[in-house]
Amino acid sequence: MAESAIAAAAPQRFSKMHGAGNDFVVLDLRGGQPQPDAALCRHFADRHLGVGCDQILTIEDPLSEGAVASYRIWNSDGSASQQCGNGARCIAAWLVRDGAAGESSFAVDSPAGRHAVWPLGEGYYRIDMGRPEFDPARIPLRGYSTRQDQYVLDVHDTVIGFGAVSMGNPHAVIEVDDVDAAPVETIGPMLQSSAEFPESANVGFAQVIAPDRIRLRVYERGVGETLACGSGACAAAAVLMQRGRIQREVAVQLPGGELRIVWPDDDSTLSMSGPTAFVFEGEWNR
Ligand SMILES: N[C@@H](CCC[C@H](N)C(=O)O)C(=O)O
Repeated sequence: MAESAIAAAAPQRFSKMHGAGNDFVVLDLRGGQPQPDAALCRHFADRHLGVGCDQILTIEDPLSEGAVASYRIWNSDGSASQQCGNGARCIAAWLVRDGAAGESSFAVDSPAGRHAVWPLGEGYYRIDMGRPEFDPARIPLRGYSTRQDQYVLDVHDTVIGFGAVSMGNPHAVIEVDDVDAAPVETIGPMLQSSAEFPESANVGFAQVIAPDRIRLRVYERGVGETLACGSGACAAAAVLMQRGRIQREVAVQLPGGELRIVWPDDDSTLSMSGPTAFVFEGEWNR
C-alpha cells in the first residue's frame, strides 16, 4: 500500500462521528495539509484493520467569501463524492465544537457548492442542500434527453423502474411496497454498474408510509448499504414530492435514525434536518 504525505506526518488526529448511524472519520486539514490518498482512505475505513467508517470527511479552508470552512468526502472504497448530507451536519457540529462557528447560522462549502447551516440545539442541525437537479445530463443519466418521473431500464433481464435526481451527487430512487423486503443488495449494485449511470449512483429504496412519512434504505456508491444516507433522503423525498406521492415536508425513517426534509416548492432549495454525534477522538500513528 502506497504511503501518502498525510501518513508520513504522523500522528494524525481524527474524530469519529456519526449522523443517524452513517459514520465518519473526520480529519482537520485546515491550513493546507495534504489530502489522504485513496489507499489511506480505504485503510481508515476498514472496520477490522483501521478505524472503521462509511466515509472520511476532510475539513479544509473555506472556498467562498464568508464561509467558515469547506469539506470533502471520501467513500470507504477511496472514491471521492461531491455531497454527503449526514456528513454536512457532522462537519457543522465539529466546527461548532471547535469554536470556528457559533450557535447562529453559518455557511460551509462542499464540492457541490455553498450550504447554509442552522444549529437547532441538542446536536441537531439543518442544512440547505440546494435545489434538486432532475436534468438527466446533469445527474448524469445517459440515454435520455428530457427528465422523466419514472425511468425504466432492463439490466441483465431485470426490469427496474426508478426516479433519478442529483443532490450534487447522483441518486436513483425506487419506490417499493415493503422496504424490509427490498432487493437492496441485488438491485443496488446492478443499477450502479449500468452504463446509464456513467458515474454510478446511490440507489434508494423508498416506501411511502403516510403523506408526511417514508421509510428508506440506501445502497450507497462506494460503500454499500449504510444505516442512513442524508443526500439519499433528500433525493427520495424530492422524487416522491415531484410525483405528488408525499407532502412537501416529510419525515424520512432510515435504519439508523430519522431525518426531516422540507422542499417548499420546485423553485426553492431543499433543507434537511437531523442528528449528529461525536463517538470518540483518536490518533492515527501508522
Ligand atoms: N452518506 C452520504 C453520501 C456519501 C457519498 C455517496 N456515497 C456518494 O458516493 O455520492 C450522505 O449522507 O449523503
